[in-house]
Amino acid sequence: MFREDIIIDIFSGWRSFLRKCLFRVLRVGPIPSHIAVIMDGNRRYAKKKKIDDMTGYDAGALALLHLIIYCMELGVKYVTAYAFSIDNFRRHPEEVQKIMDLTMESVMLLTWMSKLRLVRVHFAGNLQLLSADIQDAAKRLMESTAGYKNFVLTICICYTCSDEILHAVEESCKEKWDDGIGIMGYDEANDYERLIKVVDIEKHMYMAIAPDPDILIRTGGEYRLSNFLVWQSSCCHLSSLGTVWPEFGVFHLVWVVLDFQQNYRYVAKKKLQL
Ligand SMILES: CC(C)=CCC/C(C)=C/CC/C(C)=C/COP(=O)(O)OP(=O)(O)O
Repeated sequence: MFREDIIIDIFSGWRSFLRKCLFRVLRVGPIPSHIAVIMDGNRRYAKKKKIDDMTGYDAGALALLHLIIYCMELGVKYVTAYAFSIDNFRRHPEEVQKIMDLTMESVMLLTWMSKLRLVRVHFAGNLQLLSADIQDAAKRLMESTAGYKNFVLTICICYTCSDEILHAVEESCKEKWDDGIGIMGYDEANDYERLIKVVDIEKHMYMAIAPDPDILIRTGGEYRLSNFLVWQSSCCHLSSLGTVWPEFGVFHLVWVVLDFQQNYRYVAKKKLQL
C-alpha cells in the first residue's frame, strides 16, 4: 500500500505551501522536541467507512506517514508511535499478520527514504518476538540510519513499558554482575545503599535513544496509557482526541501543539521543581 509517489505528493503542491505557512506561525511559540502517539481507532474508522478492518489499518499507517512528514516540517525532532503492544498478540491472527505486514512495508519504505539521509529509524520493544525476516530488515535499517541526526522515528513494536523496565533491570543487574559488583551493598555506617540507580535503568531502556516525550497524543477518545511510555511520561503534556487515528490530520496536530504552547510555562516550571 505504501508507494514512493505518496511521499513526493505530501511534500509538494499548494497544500504543502499552506501547511508551511501555518507552521511558520506556530514556530513563534515553543515547539515540542518529542511527540509520541497511541494510534487508536483504526477498526472504528473501518466500521464507520464500511470497509474491512485491514483497510482501516492501511489508512492508519498512511496517517502515521503524514504525521512524520508534518513533524519534520514543523521542526519536531523525535516522533514515537505505538504500533503493536505485546498484548496485541492476543488479537485475531489475521490482524496480527496485517500489522506485521505493514511493519515490513514500512521498513521497505523507510529504507527507500533513508537515501535522503534524513531519518534515523529505531524499533523499540522486544524484537525477538518478531519473525526472523522482520527482525533482520529492522536491524539492517536501524544500523544503516544510525548516523542520521536530523530526525528520529521510533516505532514501538512488541512493546509494553513493563517489559521495557524488566529488560532494563535485567541488563543493569547483568552489567553489575559482570563488573563483579553485587546488586545490594552496605556503606560503612551499615546504611542500605542501592547499587542499581535510576540512571542505570534509563541507560538500558529501549527508549534510551530519545528524550522523554513533550506531548503524548492518544486518539479514539480514550484516556489510558495502555502500558506505553509510562516511565517516560511523568512530565509530558497528555492529549486525548475524540477523532479516530486514520482521520488525524494537520489541523489536529496544530491544535495539540497550540494546547501544548498554552501550558508550556506551567509544565516547564513543574519540571524544574522535580
Ligand atoms: C509502521 C506501522 C507498523 C504502522 C502500523 C499501523 C497502525 C495504525 C497500527 C495501529 C495498531 C493498533 C493495534 C492500534 C489500535 O487501534 P484499533 O484498531 O485497535 O482501534 P479500535 O478497535 O479501538 O477502533
